[in-house]
Amino acid sequence: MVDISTSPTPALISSSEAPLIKAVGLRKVFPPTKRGGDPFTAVDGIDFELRRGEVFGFLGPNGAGKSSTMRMIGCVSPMSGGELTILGMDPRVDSSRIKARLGVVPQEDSLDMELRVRENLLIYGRYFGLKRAEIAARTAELLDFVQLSDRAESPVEPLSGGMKRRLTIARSLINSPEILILDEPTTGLDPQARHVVWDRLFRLKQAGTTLILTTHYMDEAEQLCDRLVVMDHGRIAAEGSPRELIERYSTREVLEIRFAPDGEDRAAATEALAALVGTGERGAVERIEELPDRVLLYSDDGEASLTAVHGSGTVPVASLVRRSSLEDVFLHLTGRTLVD
Ligand SMILES: Nc1ncnc2c1ncn2[C@@H]1O[C@H](COP(=O)(O)OP(=O)(O)OP(=O)(O)O)[C@@H](O)[C@H]1O
Repeated sequence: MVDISTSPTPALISSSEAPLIKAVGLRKVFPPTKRGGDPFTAVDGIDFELRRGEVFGFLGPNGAGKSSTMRMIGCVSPMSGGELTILGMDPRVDSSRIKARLGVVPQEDSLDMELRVRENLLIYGRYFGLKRAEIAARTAELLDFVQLSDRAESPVEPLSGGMKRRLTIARSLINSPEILILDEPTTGLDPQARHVVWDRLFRLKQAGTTLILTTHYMDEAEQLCDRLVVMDHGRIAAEGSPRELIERYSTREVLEIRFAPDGEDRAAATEALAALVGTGERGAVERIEELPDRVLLYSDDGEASLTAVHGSGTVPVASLVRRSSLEDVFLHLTGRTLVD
């Protein structure tokens, strides 16, 4: 089994230990383009801490500022303001020393297509100044870990998207980094490939690897992250464990109902449903969100809410009771869905 642990004390999260990353009021402002316009603030003064052994996520829609934040942490994009400390160092003066101790999986794979699978890792290991024997051993272990040993001598170009992403993950681990940064590691992959990558990330988590990642997949964020921030328009809207966020910003259950496009009068239905809010009865609805294709009713007992909906004379064509998720948290905090 490959030693994929990046932490000297795997899975040990000590609040007394200094955080591996600390950001206070971190900002990224892009200058106006040559054609003019105003400077654009992509990251607008955010605070967060990453502790050893944890998986920390940035959840948010496209354009929220997640990649800009990851690129500042990866020391490939200069910060515009605030404070950022990575492994006790300042990226403005110590970027090379910081980079040597990080692993980075960028949003776009940047593999060398001219080289074979194994060579991609060997070259990267040399870049970090590792000894040849050490690189060879580590390469074999990592190819095994990402299930690419049988493709070691293949060129990179014909690999599937999922294989390329796994190779990028293997490459990011060649220097046994103390922090692994992943920017949307599963975006653009088909469901099966996504599952395989996700499974590898779970194994890294189990081995005590410190991960900081971005995603707009709520299920990934919910199951993988110990803590996460919800990011929107360059700001942090909320921070906590997935469970804490759901408890704080949503109800236990959600009743989703849909109407026939040309059936129920939506205005009348909306009025009838609104009357169910805060009635104090069992199944009482705490909050309603109207989306173009469905209405979401938040309560602690979805089945009882459905009975109340039927009692109100509203006739949905379909209904579904489910537990609240981070999507509901996001909707509550921003008024939008993550895929908007
Ligand atoms: N080099 C740049 N110059 C100007 N604006 C930029 C630049 N890079 C990013 N932006 C803008 O900054 C905002 C935040 O982008 P960023 O890539 O950080 O968001 P994101 O949350 O990672 O979204 P995505 O999932 O699309 O990558 C976006 O509006 C984007 O258009």
